[in-house]
Amino acid sequence: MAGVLRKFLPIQSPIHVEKEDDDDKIKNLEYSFALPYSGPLLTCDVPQAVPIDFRQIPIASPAIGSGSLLTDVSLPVVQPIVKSHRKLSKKPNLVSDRTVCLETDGGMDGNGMPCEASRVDDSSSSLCANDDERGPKLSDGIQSSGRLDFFSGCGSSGELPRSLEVSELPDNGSENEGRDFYDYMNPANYESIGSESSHSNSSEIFSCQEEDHNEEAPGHVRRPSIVTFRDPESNDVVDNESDVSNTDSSVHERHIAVRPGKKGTCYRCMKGSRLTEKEVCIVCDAKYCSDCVIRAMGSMPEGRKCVTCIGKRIDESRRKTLGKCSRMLKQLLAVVEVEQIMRSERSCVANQLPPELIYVNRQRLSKQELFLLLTCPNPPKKLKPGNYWYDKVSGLWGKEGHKPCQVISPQLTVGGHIQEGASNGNTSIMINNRKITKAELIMLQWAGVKCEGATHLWVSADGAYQEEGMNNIKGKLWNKTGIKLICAVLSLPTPPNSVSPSGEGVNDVMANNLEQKTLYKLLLVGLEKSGTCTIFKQARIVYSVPFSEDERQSIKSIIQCNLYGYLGILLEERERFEEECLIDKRRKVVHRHNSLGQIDCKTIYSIGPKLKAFSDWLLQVIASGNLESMIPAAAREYAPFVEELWRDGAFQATYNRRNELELLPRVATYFLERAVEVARPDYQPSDMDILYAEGFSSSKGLSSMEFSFPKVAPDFCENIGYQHDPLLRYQLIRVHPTTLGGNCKRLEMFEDVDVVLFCVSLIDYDEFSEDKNGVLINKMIASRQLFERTATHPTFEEKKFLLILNKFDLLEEKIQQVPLTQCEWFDDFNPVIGYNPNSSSSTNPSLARRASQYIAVKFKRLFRDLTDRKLYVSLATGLEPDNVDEAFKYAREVLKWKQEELNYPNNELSSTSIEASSSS
Ligand SMILES: Nc1nc2c(ncn2[C@@H]2O[C@H](COP(=O)(O)OP(=O)(O)OP(=O)(O)O)[C@@H](O)[C@H]2O)c(=O)[nH]1
Ligand SMILES: [Mg+2]
Repeated sequence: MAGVLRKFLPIQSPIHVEKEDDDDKIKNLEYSFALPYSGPLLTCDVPQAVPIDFRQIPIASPAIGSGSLLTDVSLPVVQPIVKSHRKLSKKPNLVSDRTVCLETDGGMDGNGMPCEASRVDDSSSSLCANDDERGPKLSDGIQSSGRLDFFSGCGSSGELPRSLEVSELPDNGSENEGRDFYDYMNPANYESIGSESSHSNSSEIFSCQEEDHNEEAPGHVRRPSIVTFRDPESNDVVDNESDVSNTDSSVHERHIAVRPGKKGTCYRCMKGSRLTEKEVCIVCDAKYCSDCVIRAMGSMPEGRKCVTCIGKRIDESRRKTLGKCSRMLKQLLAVVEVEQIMRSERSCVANQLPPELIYVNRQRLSKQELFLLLTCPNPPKKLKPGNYWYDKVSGLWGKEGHKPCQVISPQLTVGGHIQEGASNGNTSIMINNRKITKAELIMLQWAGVKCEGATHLWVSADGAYQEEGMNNIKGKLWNKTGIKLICAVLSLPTPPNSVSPSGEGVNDVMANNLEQKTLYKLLLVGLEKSGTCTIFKQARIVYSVPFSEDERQSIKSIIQCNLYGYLGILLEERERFEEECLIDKRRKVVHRHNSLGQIDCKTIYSIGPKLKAFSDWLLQVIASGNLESMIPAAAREYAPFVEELWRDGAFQATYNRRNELELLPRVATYFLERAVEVARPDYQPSDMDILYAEGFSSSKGLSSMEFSFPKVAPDFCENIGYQHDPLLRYQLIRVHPTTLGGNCKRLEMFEDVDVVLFCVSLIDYDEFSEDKNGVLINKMIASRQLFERTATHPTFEEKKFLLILNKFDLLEEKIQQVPLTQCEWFDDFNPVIGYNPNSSSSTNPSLARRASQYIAVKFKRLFRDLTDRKLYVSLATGLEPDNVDEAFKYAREVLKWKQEELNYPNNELSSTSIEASSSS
């Protein structure tokens, strides 16, 4: 029987023995059955086997020693009681040759494995015989404090593991959410808390162990037993270059994991590629695939950290991601688990900002000050270690050497006194003892604040400003019309609840979101009527940036005014047609009777007295230039006249000849067809109406909106390796050329744009406009001049330029009638177009396409000559949503390449791909 049993039952050695002894022992082991006791009644106590909780067994504390200790296996170590069912015989490696020791006081098992799976006791292993089979689960549980716990419900999903239950989470439980932070920051608890928690975490982690000899945590040292050693001489400790450059670097060293495998592979299993989804350790940046993440990070008591990184400070560049769960964790874990981990990640002590790394007005913060700063009604957003300046009077807050980035609560007693050069301003204007930056000066000028000579302004928190020494408040900065928009354009902050005057053209999300460089900025500029406004509106529709109620109301007035304007043009032309008709009639009578006889004065263009009166009134209002002020109020009164007019035969006869009317814009037809509806007082403009509406512009010729591209799967054919990040935000600023001032001086206010989108109307080549001296100039030449001034403006020396050749649909029509050579700049355009009805348009491009390619090359050469840089070109019809989307996606690509160029300055590949995908 014993022999049979030996065959079926695995031998498990309770203690570690040398390999060669194992076989002999196994051979000699005998099995026997325990039978129920049936002997006489016992009077004495039978000794009972008491289960041992091995967590209670004292174990060795970590020793900090020199690197040489690591290899000294002869050191006495306390052997732990180990889990008995795994391969115990293999001698542990001391240091993996594949891995690099970065900081070795973390919780590693005897083989370099993070110890998340180590404390699986016999009971749990019997429930989950095979860890690998059941897949990664939090059930290998480490308690939130870093202690391990058993998860009896292994394999069950959706249930909160015991190790995650609130009652068992003294540090990070949901009922304690934020408590860690408050305890940590609370001045009363300074001594008691400090970094104790992280110590306890890591020391408890030391007690972990596990025996998966085949697995190791790459980037972390293998630990021979439960005792690990710190290697202070390790060269693998990498100092982080961070914002904290002049802060005390001794305070904090950052540790970066070294990837054991090839680029893009998982740090643990070394499988996968760049495209494999991975979770990143917020301390050491190690990246794990979905198969390894739970094993490497355990129950994540402090969020997404390798088990060895628990208790350590996070990589500050990852602070903004704290508490923001990745898709991978959501897929791997139950909702409650994810929520708990994210809560812990945000609130645990180890992840809080260290006050000693934050300087305000050149003074290091104390814990009280940091507490005050973070708990004030309007704290700095996404604060991270670094040097800041703070104007206590106005609440303006910024990074040392930079313009303000936020208006926080005023009058906080934090940091030292503000320095004159805190924001590195180079103007002669001071605000509250600080020399302001150029952007702030432009903002003041736009807001109408007088800034002459060396003005010193005092600005209070509510924006009230006065000149130094004059007890006289001149106005309130934050109440000025258009201030929010201009601040958004200049990347300057406004107070969180400042009023937004209507029609400023800036969505609120953006105004509140002006973190330093969190947005990519696109500047859209072009000659009058080139279509910038249409493209801006189209982008709002395509990227779902809704028009506010105020905007819709003002657009409604504009559309109704425009309608009356179109009607006025038609009515004026009707008079001319009527006149022509009467002259013709008279001529015929004279011709027939050879004398001036009586003629019938009625023609097909004649209208009745009622409509005539309306027509006279309207033409008079237009002539006096009062249309815009009259119509909104008179719309209700005159709506019935519009209806009557539209049904009138004479008006329809005029309308039918609209193609002869040069003054009537093409877009008029769109609204005239619906004149009756548009004239009604209850008319509500649709998005399409807004798109077609002429004259929609925002205050001071500036419009701004923030958007992001919709979350779509990357197009692998188009862009191998490109992953669209839906979190990337873009700010589109449209500026009217008349706002730029002489020599485009005001372009300087766009110093932080990333890409300039220059819009050219393709049909301008035969059109003329007056320049500022009243001289007629070809509009394409005028466009070229504006382009030259923009491209060579010092502000844009390093900027990327994308040329949008707009109105392609209109070019297709026009080029059939008017040759491109009408414009002197294009006099060598001489396309040879072979007519082959069977050939596709790609092999035989249309005349319009050839013309637009030719124009693109002209601009590219010009740009190259002017700047020695590459110009990107996109062809578009602004009224087509897809076209506009394409143009902006191209701008996004250009931005991406710009980034790559910065990372890899000599990247030839990127420039070739630019050429290849350029639409021109
Ligand atoms: N058919 C067609 N019309 C366009 C296109 N782009 C713009 N338009 C029309 O051209 C006219 C001028 O376009 P806007 O977008 O107002 O031009 P702008 O650059 O804002 O010029 P300003 O009015 O001076 O601000 C409008 O009537 C538009 O509807 C286009 O691609 N195709
Ligand atoms: Mg316009």
